[in-house]
Amino acid sequence: MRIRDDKVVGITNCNKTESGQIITTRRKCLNEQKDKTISYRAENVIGTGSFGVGVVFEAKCMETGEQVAIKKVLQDKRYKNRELQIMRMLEHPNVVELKHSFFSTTTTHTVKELYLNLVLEYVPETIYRASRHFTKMNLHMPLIYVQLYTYQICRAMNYLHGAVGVCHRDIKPQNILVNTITHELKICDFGSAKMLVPGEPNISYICSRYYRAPELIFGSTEYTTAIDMWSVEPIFPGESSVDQLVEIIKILGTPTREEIKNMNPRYNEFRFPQIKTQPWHKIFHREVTAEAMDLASRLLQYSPNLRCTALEACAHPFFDDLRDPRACLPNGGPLPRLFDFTAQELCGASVELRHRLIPEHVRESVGLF
Ligand SMILES: Nc1ncnc2c1ncn2[C@@H]1O[C@H](COP(=O)(O)OP(=O)(O)OP(=O)(O)O)[C@@H](O)[C@H]1O
Repeated sequence: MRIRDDKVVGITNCNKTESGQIITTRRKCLNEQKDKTISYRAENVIGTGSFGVGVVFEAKCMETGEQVAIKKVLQDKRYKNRELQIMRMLEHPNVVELKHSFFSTTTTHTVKELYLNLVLEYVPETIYRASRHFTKMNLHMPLIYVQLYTYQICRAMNYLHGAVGVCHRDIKPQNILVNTITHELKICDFGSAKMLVPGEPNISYICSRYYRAPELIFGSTEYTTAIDMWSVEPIFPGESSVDQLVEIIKILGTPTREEIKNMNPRYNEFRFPQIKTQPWHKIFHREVTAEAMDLASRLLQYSPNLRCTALEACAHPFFDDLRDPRACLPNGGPLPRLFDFTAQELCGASVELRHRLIPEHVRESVGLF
């Protein structure tokens, strides 16, 4: 965990984020006497927030030529921005890097509004678009990519949950960035993320449909980081919360009283149609391997306390192909960094688990034994 050394200084006046517009701001660095001027040239818009309060645009840093993404969000002057507070603590190969942040103002019809700008490393694709590319061609994503992406999501979740104590609360393909050349993956959008404190309630109306853990659908306010692990395996389509639950029940069967208690001890409505559990091989298409189904079944557990943790997921046999010393990308290129775990990431892991996680051929370079 780290606290970034740059401080937000000054407020930049910029009314629009139009292509070609230059945004000039200042940055204070701890080991330098004077503030540095940094200018960004806005390029195209790459995302608009669903609540209409933000925009993400591609930009180029004029001083370094570096490509960045700037997420500009309306800032309520009464509060600190939680997304910024959390992002400043994060440093991991599978989490998008916050390079810098600054405030700017916009004046529309004499109303002056304050915006927070998060300057992020730019990653060209999302898992959403990458998987749509295969679906459009009537193809399944090749297994090696499914393994690489799922593994890196789990590694990021282990870092967030275990090392930092943050729950992302909006894991979905649109918030998972991927470089389709190196196949490095980065989690973005910490706009819903929160440090969960045991015993303190949290809102249950978070996380996007399809990816919502059943305890959220049951209205739990005492959920854990296990909600993110459910979202890693999103296979249930549904139009509303109720539909979503019906889809889940159709596959996992009706939850038992014990499972309902584990999801939300305050929930006392037990009238559900009695549906039997479906065997996993009937749910997935023929090419899905036994290991993949086993991992899915461990993630899609009603009881959050029985759901696989992120580190257990990383060690799962589904990822053994990645740990093979001969493993490489389909074009023969090297795999992205997968095993350079820090002591923080492996905190609490047994020697046996460490051995599973760090394959023998890289053990010397990692040195955590
Ligand atoms: N660092 C980045 N590099 C490239 N694209 C990015 C980056 N960060 C975000 N994006 C793109 O912008 C989109 C929106 O980003 P983000 O989810 O952080 O914003 P948001 O306002 O929270 O959006 P929403 O409300 O839809 O979740 C992402 O889905 C992604 O396509």
